[in-house]
Amino acid sequence: MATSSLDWGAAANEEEKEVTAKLTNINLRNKEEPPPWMVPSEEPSVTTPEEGLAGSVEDSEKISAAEKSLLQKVIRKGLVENHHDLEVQRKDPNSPLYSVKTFEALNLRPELLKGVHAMGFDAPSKIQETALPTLLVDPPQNMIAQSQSGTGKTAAFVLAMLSRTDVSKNYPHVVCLSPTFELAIQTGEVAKKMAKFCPHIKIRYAVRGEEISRGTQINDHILIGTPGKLLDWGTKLRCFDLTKVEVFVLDEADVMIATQGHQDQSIRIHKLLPKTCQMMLFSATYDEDVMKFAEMIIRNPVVLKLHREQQSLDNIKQHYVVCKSKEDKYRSISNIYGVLTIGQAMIFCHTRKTASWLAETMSREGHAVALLSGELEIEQRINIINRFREGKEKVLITTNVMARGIDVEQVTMVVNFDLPVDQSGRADCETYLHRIGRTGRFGKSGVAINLVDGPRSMQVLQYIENHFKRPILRLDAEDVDEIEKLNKDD
Ligand SMILES: Nc1ncnc2c1ncn2[C@@H]1O[C@H](COP(=O)(O)OP(=O)(O)OP(=O)(O)O)[C@@H](O)[C@H]1O
Repeated sequence: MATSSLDWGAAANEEEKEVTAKLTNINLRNKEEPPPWMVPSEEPSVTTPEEGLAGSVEDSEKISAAEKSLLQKVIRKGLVENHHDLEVQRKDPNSPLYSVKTFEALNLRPELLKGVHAMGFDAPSKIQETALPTLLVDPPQNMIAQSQSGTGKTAAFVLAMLSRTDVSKNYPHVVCLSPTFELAIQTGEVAKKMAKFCPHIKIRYAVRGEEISRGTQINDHILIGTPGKLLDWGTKLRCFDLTKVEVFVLDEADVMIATQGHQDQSIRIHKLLPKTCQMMLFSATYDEDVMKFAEMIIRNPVVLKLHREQQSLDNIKQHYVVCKSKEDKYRSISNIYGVLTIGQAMIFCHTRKTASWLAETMSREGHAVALLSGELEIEQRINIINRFREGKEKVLITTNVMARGIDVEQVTMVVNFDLPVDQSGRADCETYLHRIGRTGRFGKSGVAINLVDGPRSMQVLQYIENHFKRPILRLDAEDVDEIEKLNKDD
C-alpha cells in the first residue's frame, strides 16, 4: 500500500493539498492529556515493549497489590474471562480497556447514557473516553483514530454520530461508510441499540438489496452504508444531498482509502462533502503511508495513534504449527480443535477454492461448519453470519471478506489456514491483525493459530512477528499436553 498508488491527493483541491498534517492543539473539554498509549503523530512511533508496559508511578499506585499481581497474570497469560478480570484491565494504564472516567463524565445526552447502560456497558474503554470528549466538542473537530481490534471503536463513533444527530433536520446529515455489507449492518444494529431511548432518531441502511427510486427524498437522519450504494443514492439517484452532511465516519478507514474499489468511491464522496463536515476515521491499523495520506486530506485532524508494539493484543496467544500439505493442515486443526476448549472458531483461507475444500472436508468428517465467501448472495451471507452468532455452527470458514470488524464475542480461536499475503505474496500485517482480532474481543482471551507449510509461509510469519515485535510460538499439533496448556492459566 504505497502512497503513490493513491490518487486522492491528485483529486483533492488546492486548499486540501495545503493542509499540513500536524496535530492540532484543541482545547479538550476536560483538558486532560491523552494517555501514554496514544501518541501525537509527530512523535517517534517506536518504543521498546518494556517502555510500553511500564506505566507511570502514579498509574501503578492506582491499583492495589492484589490487583497488581492479578494484573501481571493477565498480562503474562492473557487469561481474561470474567467481569473481575475486566475490571482489573480497566485499571491497567497500559490496557486498551483502561478507563479513568465514567460514561456519565463524557457529557452524553441522558437518553444515550441510558442506551449505553442498557447495553451493559459500565465504563468506557480507553478509545471511548479519549475520543468522545474531542468528538463532541464545539466547533466540531476532525479525528483520525487508531485502537486495537475489539476495544470499542464502533461504540465510540456511534455515540458521536448519535450525539451529533439533530432530529429537527429531516434529511441525512450523519453518514457512516463501512467496507462490507455485514459490517454496515452490524454498525447499524449497534446504533439502533444505543438509540433505544431516542425514538425520534431515524437510521437507514444504504447497502446492496436496499432499493429506492430516483428523486425520492430520504428523510432519515443517519445513513450507514457501503461506498458504492451511498454514492449512488447521493449522486445518480439524488435521494439526499451530500453537501448537507455534517458528520462523516469512515470505519476501517485504512482499507477504505487504500484499497482499489473502495478508494474511488470514498474519494468521490469525500470531495462532495462540505468543508465544515466533521470527519472521523477509525481503524485498528494504518499502514504508515496511509496514515500520512489521511493526515494530509483531513483538515487539522486530532490523531490518536498506537505504537506498533501496542497494536497486537496481549490477550490473544499467538502460535504457529508447521505442516507439510493442506491435508496436513486440516489434520493439525482437527487435533487442536479436539483438545482445546473452544467457544467458536474462525478459519481464514486465502482463496474461495481452499475455503470450499476445507468446508467440504470438515463437513464430511461430521463437523458443523459454515462457509462464507464474497460470491454468496446477500441473504445467504446474512443468514450464515446470524447462524454463527447464534452458535448454530461452531466453525466459520471464510476469506478476507470477514477479516475486519465482525464482532462475535464467543470466538475463542482464529486459524490462519493460509497466512495473509498481498497480491505480490508479501506479508499483509494489517490483515493479520484484523483476522486474529476476531477473537479476544473486549478483553476476553483468545488463541490464534497460524499454519505454516513451507519456507515461504515461514518467511511471511517471521515478517509478521518482527513487524509487531510480539512472539508467535511454535506448537506441536500432535502433542496433546502442549495443546492443553493453551486452555490453562499457568
Ligand atoms: N464500554 C464497553 N463496555 C463493555 N463492552 C463494550 C464496551 N464498548 C464496546 N464493548 C463491546 O466490545 C466488543 C468489541 O467492540 P467493537 O466491535 O466496537 O470493537 P472495535 O474496536 O470496533 O473492533 P474492530 O477493530 O474489530 O472493528 C463489542 O461486543 C461491544 O459490544
